[in-house]
Amino acid sequence: MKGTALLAAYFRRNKWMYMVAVAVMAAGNMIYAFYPNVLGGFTDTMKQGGLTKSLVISCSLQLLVIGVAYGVMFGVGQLLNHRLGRRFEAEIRERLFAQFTKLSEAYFAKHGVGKWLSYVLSDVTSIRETICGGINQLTNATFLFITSVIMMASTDIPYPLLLACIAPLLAIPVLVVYFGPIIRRRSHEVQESIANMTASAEEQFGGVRVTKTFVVEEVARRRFGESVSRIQERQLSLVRSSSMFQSAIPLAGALSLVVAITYGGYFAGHGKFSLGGFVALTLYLRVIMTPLQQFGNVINRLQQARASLDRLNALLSEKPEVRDAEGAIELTTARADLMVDQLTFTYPEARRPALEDLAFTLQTGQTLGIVGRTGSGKTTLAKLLLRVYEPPEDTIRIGGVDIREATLASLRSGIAYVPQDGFLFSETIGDNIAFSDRSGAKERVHAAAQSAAISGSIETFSDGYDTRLGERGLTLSGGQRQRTSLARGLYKNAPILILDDSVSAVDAVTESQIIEQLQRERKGRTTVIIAHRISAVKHADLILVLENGRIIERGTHEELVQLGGHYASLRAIQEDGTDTADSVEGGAAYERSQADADANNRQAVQRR
Ligand SMILES: Nc1ncnc2c1ncn2[C@@H]1O[C@H](COP(=O)(O)OP(=O)(O)OP(=O)(O)O)[C@@H](O)[C@H]1O
Repeated sequence: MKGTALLAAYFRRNKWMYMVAVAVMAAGNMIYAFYPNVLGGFTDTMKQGGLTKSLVISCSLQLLVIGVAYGVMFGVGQLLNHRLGRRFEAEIRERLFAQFTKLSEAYFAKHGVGKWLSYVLSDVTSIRETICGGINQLTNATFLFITSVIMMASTDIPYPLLLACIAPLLAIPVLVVYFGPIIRRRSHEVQESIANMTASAEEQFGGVRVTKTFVVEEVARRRFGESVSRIQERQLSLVRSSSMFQSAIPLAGALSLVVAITYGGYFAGHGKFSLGGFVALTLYLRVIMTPLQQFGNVINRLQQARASLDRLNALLSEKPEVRDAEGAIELTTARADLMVDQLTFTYPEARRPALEDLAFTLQTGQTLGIVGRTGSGKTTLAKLLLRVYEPPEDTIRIGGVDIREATLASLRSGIAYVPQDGFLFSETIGDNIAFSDRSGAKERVHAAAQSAAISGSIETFSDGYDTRLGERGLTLSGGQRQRTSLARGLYKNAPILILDDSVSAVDAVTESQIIEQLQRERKGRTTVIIAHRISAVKHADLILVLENGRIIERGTHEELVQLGGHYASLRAIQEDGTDTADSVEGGAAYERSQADADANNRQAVQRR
């Protein structure tokens, strides 16, 4: 679908309102076209020596009526037109946001999020301004031009003279055809560089803490300055071509007036038409200059807006990579057993699989623990369970149903996922916890907070659960943030709970409190715990050890300790401070130190 189809559909839906707006503006312009005629008649009467008081009064009244009628009609037309324009803007922004929520993570991983802001803000505004201004100007121009030409033709101005005067103005369409594509291309480049700047600004603002701690503000400023200069360069190049185009139009108008004065003066001097006719001719040429210039403006702006329209249209037509299959069924997670079979997955841009040939089964109510080095594929498995990325067909079944055959909504509402760095919104802590269901009772929020061992901290805040977080609110420490995010997951009370390294930033005592509480509360419900610490998974019914996307060990805590492999080595380091398996010594020690360093860094950065 072309970008213009987006506009066409909107115009079709609002055609009656647009017709009224155009009709009112057109009527105003037709009335306005009478004014050179009135002045021409006044000149002729005056020349014949008939300047009387009544002529002055009647002529003034006519001009006044023309002015008032034009003003009222044009104003009403404009009002309607601008209302429609604003409605278009609001509708497109809402559609863009809805599309934003539908697109898959893979899309944003590839295109980034920052550009969206630019599209939502500047492209939509540019289109709205074009359609509002375009309809106003196009209506004015068309009707004023047609009416003026008809009025000119109905005076005593000789037709050859009329044609000679209008001929230079016919250069305008040629100029439009020449300059249009250039303006459009340059406008596209400007919008693109604005989008890049927005993306860069978003990243810089997000990473401001890191920038400051590494004292690289100067580098950040320089990088941002480069993107601003690029916009300026491109804008100047756009302004150059549109200025040349805009100035060529008055030039054509000036030529037309030269013809009117020389050729028309000759005709008038030889008595071929009246002095009043000559005055009216020059005035009409001035009057039609405006519509011709407006035609140019509209075409110019349309060229610019088409670049935005094409981009918005491409964005709105983007099909989410992960979506409901045809005839998708509602997943009832009453049976929340999990079956993973021959699961191999490679990220779209990656060269090697993140997961290879994974297979395991978990009965409803059981707990699965997953440990493994960073980058071994633990989060990838969680993302595939949630269909953030699409797993291969029939590799993951929940309650016996291939999750690709289930609706995304039913699948995701049956799973509570708590990521490592749970994002908290700039609202109250209570609302953040009750994110999945704002109508829940306060007691439910408090209970979730208690299970996540965050209620004590919340009670020390001056507004308790009503304490606002974020930009104008309180900043939580890394551990508090993580536990609030955990409380949000527990509050959802879903048949399947996935904790993705969700207690890594809390101390060992708090972690054991949380895990014990979880064991009590999740009895009978399926739980997946991804962790670096053995203490978080040792109670699980099944523990998987991942390495480079493959399961290298599986079993219960006791079985794995008996096995004396990677898991046993990790346990020895974490619990006894010794390592019994020589083969993995380096790796396990590295993993432990990295996990602890990660947690410490996170806390430190959050506190700053
Ligand atoms: N969107 C992505 N595109 C391409 N590769 C990715 C993407 N996300 C993760 N990977 C890669 O997939 C592999 C597994 O990553 P994953 O996040 O699942 O590891 P993890 O075990 O959860 O690590 P950690 O313990 O550090 O959280 C890594 O090599 C990672 O670089």
